[in-house]
Amino acid sequence: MITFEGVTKRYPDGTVALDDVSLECPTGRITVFVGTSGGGKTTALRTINRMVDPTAGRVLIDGRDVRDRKPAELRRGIGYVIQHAGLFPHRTIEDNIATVPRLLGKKKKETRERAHELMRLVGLESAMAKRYPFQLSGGQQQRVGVARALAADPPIMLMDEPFSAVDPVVRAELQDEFLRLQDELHKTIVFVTHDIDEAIKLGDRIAVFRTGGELVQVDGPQDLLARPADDFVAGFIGHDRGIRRLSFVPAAQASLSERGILPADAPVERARDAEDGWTLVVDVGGRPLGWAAAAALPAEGVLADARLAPIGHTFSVEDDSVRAALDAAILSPSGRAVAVDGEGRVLGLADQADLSAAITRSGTRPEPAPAAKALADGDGASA
Ligand SMILES: Nc1ncnc2c1ncn2[C@@H]1O[C@H](COP(=O)(O)OP(=O)(O)OP(=O)(O)O)[C@@H](O)[C@H]1O
Repeated sequence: MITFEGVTKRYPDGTVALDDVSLECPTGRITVFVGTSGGGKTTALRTINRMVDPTAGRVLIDGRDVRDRKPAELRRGIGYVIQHAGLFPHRTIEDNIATVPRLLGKKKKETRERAHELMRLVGLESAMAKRYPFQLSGGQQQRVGVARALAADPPIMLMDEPFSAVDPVVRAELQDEFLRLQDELHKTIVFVTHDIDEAIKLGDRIAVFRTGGELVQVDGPQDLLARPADDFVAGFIGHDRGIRRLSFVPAAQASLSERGILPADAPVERARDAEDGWTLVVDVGGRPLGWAAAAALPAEGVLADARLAPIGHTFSVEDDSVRAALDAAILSPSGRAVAVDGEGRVLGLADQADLSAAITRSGTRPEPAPAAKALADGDGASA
């Protein structure tokens, strides 16, 4: 556990970068520092490895004040990843990754093997080991940065905007792989970003900082979205926080209908009177083939002969959220989302009303205000 106790940092020019910050970053979890530019996130991060010493207050790791430890010894147990990876340009990828183990006196053969193992872990091909950083893409360089920080197997990782310098697609990939890696490694991670989406996706806990070094709120992502502490946090999260919260409602909450699904060998007649004009056609294995429009069916034959509209994307009942299901429903020609199992077989269909009911059941929708509730319950007239 990393503990901030009343930490203040005032620079000699009078700038207050951190103002009496108290906070806990639990062991084995990801704590994200997010907030406005100049809010003190980087300063807070750097007090952990003593790149910055506080003016007042203390930072403790597992109960021990970091100032009681020599910076070099302290940093051996703390990996550090920064934007643009910060790689040594004249060293190969392998040598970059092996930097800290070599400093610790490990043998060349051992560090080389470890470097290759780490490259595999972060999704880099071994063939890249002999390249130099300029011969890698931005996303690959960030992976090397993560591998280098992991090289000495530190229990703590500090990550300062590590994925900010890459395009959105690569960034999403790096985030997914980072989460997969953390599932395996269980490091204590402090992660700085100015991107609230990244914070919500990655953080077990999110600490929101405001200019002037004020810590405004610390909460889990769901609580942050449900109960922003004040207008600043609400504004920072954005007006679409309702939609974002649906990412935390499992799609398994939605009830599914089996109506409107027919096999490809069914006669077209059976789809002619489809309730809303659409029938989902599935193959013999139960996998979706496409949507048949009642208005555009051939005069005779089986559904396999009909021209089918594409499915778009399906949603997985096991892994997806109601947000993904809603997205699939909105993009589906029939307005219904196709639910599949782990093998891609159709389990049923969910329309927007089914998903709306799931949202209500999940408790994500706020309770109506008391007056509105009385009316909804039919008590309004007697009140
Ligand atoms: N060495 C320094 N001397 C004076 N002021 C500094 C110094 N380092 C940082 N600051 C100031 O401290 C405040 C907090 O900076 P910090 O870098 O921690 O913010 P941040 O939240 O990480 O910002 P950003 O998202 O823009 O990186 C800013 O006003 C910054 O200008």
